[in-house]
Amino acid sequence: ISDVYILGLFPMTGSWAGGQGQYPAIQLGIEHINSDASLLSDYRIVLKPDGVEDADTWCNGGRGTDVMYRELYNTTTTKIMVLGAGCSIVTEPTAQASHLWNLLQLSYSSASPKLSDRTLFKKFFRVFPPEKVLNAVKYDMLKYFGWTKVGTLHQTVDLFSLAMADFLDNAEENDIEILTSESFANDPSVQVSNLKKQGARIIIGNFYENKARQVFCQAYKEGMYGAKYVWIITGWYSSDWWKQEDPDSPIDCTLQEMEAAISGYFTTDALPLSLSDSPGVSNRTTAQFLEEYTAYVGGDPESLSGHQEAPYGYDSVWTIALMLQEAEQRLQAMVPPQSIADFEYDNSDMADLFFDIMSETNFEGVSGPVLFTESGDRQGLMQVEQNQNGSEVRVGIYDPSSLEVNKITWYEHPGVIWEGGKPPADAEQVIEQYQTILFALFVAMTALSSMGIMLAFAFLWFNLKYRNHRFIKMSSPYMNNLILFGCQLAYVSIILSGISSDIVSDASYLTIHKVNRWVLAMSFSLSFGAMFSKTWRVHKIFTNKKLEKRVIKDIQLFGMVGLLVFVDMIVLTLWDLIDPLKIVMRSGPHQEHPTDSDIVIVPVWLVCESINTMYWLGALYAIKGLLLIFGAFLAWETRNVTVPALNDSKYIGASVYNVLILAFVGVAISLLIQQQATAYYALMSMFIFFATTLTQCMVFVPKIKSRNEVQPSGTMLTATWKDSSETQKTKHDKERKLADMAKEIRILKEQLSMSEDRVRDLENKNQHKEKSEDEPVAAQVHGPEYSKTAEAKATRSDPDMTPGSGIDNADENKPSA
Ligand SMILES: NCCCC(=O)O
Repeated sequence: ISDVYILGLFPMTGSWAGGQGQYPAIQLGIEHINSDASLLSDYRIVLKPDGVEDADTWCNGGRGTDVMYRELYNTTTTKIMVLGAGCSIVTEPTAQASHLWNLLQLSYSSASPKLSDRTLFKKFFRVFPPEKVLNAVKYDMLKYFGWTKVGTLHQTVDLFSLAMADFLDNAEENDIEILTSESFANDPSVQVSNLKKQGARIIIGNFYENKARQVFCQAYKEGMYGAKYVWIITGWYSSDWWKQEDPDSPIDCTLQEMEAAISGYFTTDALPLSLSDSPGVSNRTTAQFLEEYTAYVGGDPESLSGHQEAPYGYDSVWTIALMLQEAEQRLQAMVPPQSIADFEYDNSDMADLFFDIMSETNFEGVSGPVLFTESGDRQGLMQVEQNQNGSEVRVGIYDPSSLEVNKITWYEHPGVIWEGGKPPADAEQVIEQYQTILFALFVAMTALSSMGIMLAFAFLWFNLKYRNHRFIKMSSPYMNNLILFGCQLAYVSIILSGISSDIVSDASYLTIHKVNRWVLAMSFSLSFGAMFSKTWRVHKIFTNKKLEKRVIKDIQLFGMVGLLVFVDMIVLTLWDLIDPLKIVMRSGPHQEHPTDSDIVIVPVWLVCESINTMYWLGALYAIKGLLLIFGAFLAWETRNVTVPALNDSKYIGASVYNVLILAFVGVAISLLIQQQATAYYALMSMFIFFATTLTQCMVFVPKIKSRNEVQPSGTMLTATWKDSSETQKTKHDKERKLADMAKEIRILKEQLSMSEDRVRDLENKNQHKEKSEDEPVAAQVHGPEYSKTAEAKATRSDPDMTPGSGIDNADENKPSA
């Protein structure tokens, strides 16, 4: 009996340690063959290298190649075939080289689609189907459950990349939409997150089991498990793969977290067992083989990685034996007769013979019918399994030869278990919830704004009616009118912003929005421009320390306001011409449906914006901000002017403060609630309403209250300017002088009152006398001198009565202090 040496390569450790389950199955097969008198009776098959440790490839290409080269170069025994490897990343480099020694190579489990390339792997066969044939199973599965949208995730090694490329290539013709296709080399965390971001719920995964642990740990962290998610992964991992550890691919999830994450996943895989009850070529049924295998490994194959594929290992060694048996017969029939024992590494004829015979392989193995395609791939049945309570349970069989449209036969017992009671939807059903302004709020704000407009009209009426009253006259009535007009525009803007996109056409909505921008900008420039220009005039007069005559006419103030309006017009016109507004649909963060986990609600709303809205708004805000700062400065500077009718500074200061606070708070809060149209409108419109109403009330209410107060001329004369650099002493002096003056005023008032009483008495008497004598009296009583003095007094006590001059005349009476 001669020994026939087979070079075996086994992954006992590493990314996939399937050699643990395969090695004993192959040893068992060799024992059965060597003890079978009808098979290779003159030979004994011997597996090399001796001992599984030396045969361990670590599932690593470099190590696997080293194992093979050591056996080929450093030993005296001639190997007749290579059996293996298990991991495709080892099989690929070794099968690319082994044919150079005229060696056939047969893998018991490698699945890389790349190995189907005959030009690279000239003498390679495998009893395990390539990973990409499982894509057909996946398509049928997706169709069966009505899933048309999937995300994919794969590790970037040929085994998975090529299988996934094939899946993606054929997705469209199978009516599958790929939401996203992610790949990773080492850490899959980012890619898992991306799957979630893209809304993938049905995920096709292709990766080794050490990476699978990282994937599912991240899936747990992302919440991508449970009733809403379905993972369809590779089916040849070891049992309880999620419980194992790999220092090279660590995870930071607890076992409980991993169990939650992996619950319910599906696998697709080659069916590793024959469905036939009849004994195959080995004279054993599959059940008998499994029994013997279990006994051979000591009773617990479950603990061995790759144990599910043991039938492939067993059948692979039978494939070699049957091929050698046939080859021996053909070689013996040659002239002169040859033998497989004559094989040398340079014997290409014998290698070709082996190749031809191997290509014709066709027998019933314990893993089902064994036959190869032209590219050396195994054909056979496939299965779908589901992880149910921690165990992979077969739930369907795929038969490629079936004539049915859907070639999967689904088991009823055990059937598929759905955590949510039904297959989840393949994507969130997105319901767009249009954010519109509550009509009742719009009506309420329109009513409030109308009241504001009416109030402005009331102030306007007051302003016109009392325009010749010195208290109003001194406060620049024309500027007051502008303030009121600005406030009215602000109220109009509240109404315009409340016109929601659901009550007008898109075109009208855009137009209203464009107009509203102008209205709001003008409202600000008119009201605050007018207020600040008035204050500027007061500031000019009272900072005039040389006490020279200073004439600032209303027309100059109009000019200032006009300049502000002109700047607004330039910015807004350029904006409209260069970067016109468009309607854009915005959406907010997804919200869960209260009752259906497959539905998400997305708030959407329309906004009018242009490409550079931020810059245009920034320009307008900068202009308005500067105006406010300037106004605040003027109000501060004129805070000590003590002519109430002349100076609104404390009210203007309050208005600026009020507007600034409301604007800052309003903008900050509005950014948070922008997607809630009603809340946003309520907040913004209330802020504008309050700012506007407070402003106009602060400017006009004091005037209304003071309209009946008659100010003595002394008030005018005692208007003071307090320089901030005054010393305390000067301040006290002035206060004392002011007190003295106040006393003097009181005395003068009393004298005036007495004089007026006397005049009235005399007039009464005079009237009485005229009636009786019909003669002029006044001149006789007071004389021409008195009349002139009274006239002069009237003019002095009310110096601004000359229409249009306002402050000009007041200015003739220089500040006395
Ligand atoms: N059946 C396990 C496949 C492993 C691999 O091809 O690397």
